[in-house]
Amino acid sequence: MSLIVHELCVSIGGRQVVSGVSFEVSDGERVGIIGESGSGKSLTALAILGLLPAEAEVGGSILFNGRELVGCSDRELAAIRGDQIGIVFQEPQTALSPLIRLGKQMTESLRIHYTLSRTQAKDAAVELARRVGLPDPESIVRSYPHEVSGGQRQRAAIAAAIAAGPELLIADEPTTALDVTVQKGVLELFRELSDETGSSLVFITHDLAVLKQIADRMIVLDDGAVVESGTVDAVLSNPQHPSTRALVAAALATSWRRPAVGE
Ligand SMILES: Nc1ncnc2c1ncn2[C@@H]1O[C@H](COP(=O)(O)OP(=O)(O)OP(=O)(O)O)[C@@H](O)[C@H]1O
Repeated sequence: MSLIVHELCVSIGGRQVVSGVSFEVSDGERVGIIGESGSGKSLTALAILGLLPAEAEVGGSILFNGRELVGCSDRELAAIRGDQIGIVFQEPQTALSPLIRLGKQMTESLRIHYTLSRTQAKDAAVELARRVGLPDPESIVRSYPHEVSGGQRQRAAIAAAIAAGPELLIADEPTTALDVTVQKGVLELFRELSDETGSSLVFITHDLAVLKQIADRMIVLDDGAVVESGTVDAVLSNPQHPSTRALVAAALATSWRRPAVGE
């Protein structure tokens, strides 16, 4: 797997919101994209996935396994999504249909790309549920999204994203809607899955504590541009740009506990 984003620009309504973003992701690598709200993280991900709003204008290049994605037709991009590039969004509630059983949704991309009998599809759903750590896989695949917890819904959405064995998974704030303990388990799941399958991960977050748990390398976006990048250790041991320093300060403030009176 190789992803080379070069001088990516996105304009919407005449306003440039992503300005010359360049980065690379190689085989098995986990890259975190971090930045303040509005810095262009989601639009960068959506550009790779070919899911930008219709009115967006895109410039630059996105090479996925040597193939140029900028300018590909919607049909070509739809074929790549799900099969070669998996997606996990922040809110599983919106990614999952409320009226379809989890097992069927988890195996959707498999059923699009392969011909499966009813029994094969059911077995695949149970196996996927097991892989993403859902409890009681045999019965949970028959549940509807509202019948399970938020963390379990996100695990089901991750199962759906990995079902067809994509080489690259793009996750946009996938743990932001979850509480901290559930968040930890879901982050561990992302690590396990990429270790097991060797797939690469682009992980978008505004939270440095989350990024540190998941990424090998990081890219800091500010106002639509990359302002700093490198291994997580290198960037965080010597943050250069004011945006990176602000993220480090925010993470420190969150982890700092004011002593209770009398302590
Ligand atoms: N559909 C749209 N139409 C017009 N402007 C948009 C649209 N989507 C995003 N933008 C603008 O583009 C900029 C970058 O947005 P983007 O969603 O990529 O930021 P982000 O870093 O992902 O922020 P957040 O963490 O809040 O999701 C923002 O200024 C946003 O207002």
